[in-house]
Amino acid sequence: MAAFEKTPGWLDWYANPSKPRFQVPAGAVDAHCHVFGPGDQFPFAPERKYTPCDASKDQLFALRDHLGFDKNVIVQATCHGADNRALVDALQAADGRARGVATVRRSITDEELKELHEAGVRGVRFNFVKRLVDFTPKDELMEIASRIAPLGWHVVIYFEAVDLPELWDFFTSLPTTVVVDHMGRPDVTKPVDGPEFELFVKFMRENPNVWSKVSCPERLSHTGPRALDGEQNAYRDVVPFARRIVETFPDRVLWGTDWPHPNLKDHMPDDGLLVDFIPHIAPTADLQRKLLVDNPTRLYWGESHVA
Ligand SMILES: O=C(O)c1cc(C(=O)O)oc(=O)c1
Repeated sequence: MAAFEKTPGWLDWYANPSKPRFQVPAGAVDAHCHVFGPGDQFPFAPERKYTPCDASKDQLFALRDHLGFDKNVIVQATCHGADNRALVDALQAADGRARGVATVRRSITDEELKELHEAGVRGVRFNFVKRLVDFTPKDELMEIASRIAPLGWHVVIYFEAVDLPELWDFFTSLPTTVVVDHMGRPDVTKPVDGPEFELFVKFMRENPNVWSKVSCPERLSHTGPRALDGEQNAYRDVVPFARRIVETFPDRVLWGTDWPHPNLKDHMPDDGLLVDFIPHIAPTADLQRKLLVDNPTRLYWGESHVA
């Protein structure tokens, strides 16, 4: 029996993903994915807002190989709070083929930061999505950012598009590279050249240290179609948003599966078909190589700042 009871209605990840038709370039990185537990080995955090199914490192590595990726960037999921043990365990088992983004509190010691670095952590995640986390004061986040900056780490931020104006000053004062999860969650029912998405484009244009993950069409899409049953044109309503970011900022974009897709309520995508989404948003081989190989390799496997 599982150690934890899943949140009612929880959808498990898609068990037998198709083989993608799109072949990712050699050295491709899935730059946004998670591990969940397993709960009996790595308990979920008491402060979590959801209880997921298990999604182990071995299952993640099997997916990586099946989809044709070379490496992973594993992002600490909110269900594990600031307990990074499952993440570190996965990084240590990955034989140099995974890097991590952790969640830390201001109480973390320099020694603990060094251990995370040695395990392969290269960033911290600040989450502003209210359904996922309780509020953390900005002075605490800024203190963490200034402590991780000398390590050469970056800050990953997750927020909803409507909250960008209020968070702007904080984000633009961060002293590191800043990576936005899932394009800042645009409302794709609004125009791609409307004021809301223009603000996000301006955020990236005016701040050359800001990168974006062009991930999660399955979360952002309203009209689909879903990445199921061999669909080769999934989530068409998200394409103009992601493509605009890829074409405007080709050297500052990352892509990830978001496996095992926490909190999806209406369907669970076939991850093979999610890979087939990539050429719609990065239509040339040059853009694909930057998105999948050059950018993540530079950010996560570049020069290390800790001896
Ligand atoms: O939108 C979400 O529910 C979500 C949750 C988490 C997490 O719980 O860490 O991570 C994500 O990338 C997305």
